Amino acid sequence: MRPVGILGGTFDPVHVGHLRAAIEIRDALDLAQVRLVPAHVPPHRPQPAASAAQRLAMLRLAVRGVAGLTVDDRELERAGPSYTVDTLTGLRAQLGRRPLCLLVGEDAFVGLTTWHRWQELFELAHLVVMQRPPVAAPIQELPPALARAVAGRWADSAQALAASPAGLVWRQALPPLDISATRVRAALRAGRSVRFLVTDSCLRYIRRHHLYTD
Ligand SMILES: Nc1ncnc2c1ncn2[C@@H]1O[C@H](COP(=O)(O)OP(=O)(O)OP(=O)(O)O)[C@@H](O)[C@H]1O
Ligand SMILES: O=C(O)c1ccc[n+]([C@@H]2O[C@H](COP(=O)([O-])O)[C@@H](O)[C@H]2O)c1
Repeated sequence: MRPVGILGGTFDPVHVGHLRAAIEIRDALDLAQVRLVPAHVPPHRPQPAASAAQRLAMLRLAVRGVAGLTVDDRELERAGPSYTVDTLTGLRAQLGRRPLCLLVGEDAFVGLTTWHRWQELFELAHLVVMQRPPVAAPIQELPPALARAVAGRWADSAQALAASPAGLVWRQALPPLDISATRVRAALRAGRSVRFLVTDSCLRYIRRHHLYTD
């Protein structure tokens, strides 16, 4: 069964780094779809500048007409911190034994042991670790608890992810795009152009709602 990919984020705002990463991984892993999941209350960072409804609206505009990319708003339905373990538990209940791939940036992966009930994530999904610029050397040393958790889980090939529902780890190189939402917000605040860093549809939304200007 073709796996479903999950790309969680704050998406404040969604930018082409997110969109290209989702498309590259959709194609590299032959995913049935990639669901972009905006966090309602991101667990590990200050509250976003845009509201959850605005971040969701921008995501919907950004994926419109893009094959295989969808927006999943389940975290916006939950109060309290948006823990990934809860999101994956809900998805698993819906998708049965279909393989699930949780896409995480390499920076996030290294900090995985700080996530809520992090060891359960491996029971619920495969982890796909995405390279993110500035491209560092492949992770040599993981925190010991994470190294123990992933030992024996590295997949031999991308195809292996389609053969089981969860439990493997795969490292996916991406053509690097050095774009972050922080950079997009900073450019908007400074009155600089963000054209081609975000979709034109998102840019129109940002302007109409006067986002990221103060
Ligand atoms: N340019 C990019 N290339 C690859 N992955 C990315 C890129 N930008 C973000 N990601 C990944 O997408 C996920 C969601 O990212 P997030 O919404 O936090 O965006 P961000 O650009 O990192 O935001 P901020 O600058 O506000 O921290 C994370 O796993 C992150 O590593
Ligand atoms: O579940 C957790 O404890 C947890 C801790 C940190 C981050 N996450 C998720 O990781 C994704 C990326 O987070 P962020 O803060 O980089 O946008 C997003 O979906 C978060 O909900 C999840």
